[in-house]
Amino acid sequence: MKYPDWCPTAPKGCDCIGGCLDSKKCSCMFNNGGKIPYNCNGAIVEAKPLVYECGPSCKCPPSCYNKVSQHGMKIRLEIFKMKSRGWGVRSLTSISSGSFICEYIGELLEDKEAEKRQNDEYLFDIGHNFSDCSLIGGLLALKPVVQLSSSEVVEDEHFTIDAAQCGHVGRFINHICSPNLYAQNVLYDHEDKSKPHIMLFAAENIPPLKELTYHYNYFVNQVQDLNGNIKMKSCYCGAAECTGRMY
Ligand SMILES: C[S@@+](CC[C@H](N)C(=O)[O-])C[C@H]1O[C@@H](n2cnc3c(N)ncnc32)[C@H](O)[C@@H]1O
Repeated sequence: MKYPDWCPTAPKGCDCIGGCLDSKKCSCMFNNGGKIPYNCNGAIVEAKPLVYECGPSCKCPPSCYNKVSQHGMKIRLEIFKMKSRGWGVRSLTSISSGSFICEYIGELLEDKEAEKRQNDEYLFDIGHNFSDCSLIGGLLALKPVVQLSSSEVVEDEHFTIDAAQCGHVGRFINHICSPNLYAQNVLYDHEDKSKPHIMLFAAENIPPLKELTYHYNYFVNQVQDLNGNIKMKSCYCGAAECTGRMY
């Protein structure tokens, strides 16, 4: 990630020298509502508004089962070209439900700055609560089960990641109205809830070479330009539930 002039506050971290197996003693597990976000295979168990991974300030080892997405991509991905949606991404191998795919990496901008960008193709609004179950696709177990407490409510400043100039494979993942991935907010190296890492996870079992997609979470007639005019973008995902408009 490319951060602007901003000095993140490192979290205090947990004191679990021998690992975080005792979820009652681990402060990171406490932040996760006392539940372990990942299973022993590193698959996310359920979608949450925010996942707190153990991080560099924690005393647990790098092998801690609560450090998953920060270790980076494990699945071999391929970028391929389509007629309707430009470049897209697929996996060369099958993917099991809950697997970490990749982070949406780019330049972190204040929303006001992002609105001025000429190229809006690679903007991703962040820091919003994960509350729409329809984004989750087929992974029924991955439903948001935790209501945000007042201390978890995201502050009133909004940020956007722009992957146009600085990014990686995540910038090529397309929108589909019935997606097979979802975007999970994750914190591990700082405590600022308005600037979570955006980690993409599989929402269902995905066969090899099937396009990987997530819902961009736009609403029709709710995207405006700097002059307040409503912007429109056609959706070519071809899903049965698609209205033909991304926004
Ligand atoms: C983050 S980029 C995805 C990669 C892009 N296809 C490319 O070639 O670089 C987002 C852009 O891809 C295109 N796109 C993604 N999903 C689409 C869809 N369902 N229908 C039409 N265009 C789509 C739009 O132009 C959108 O602004």
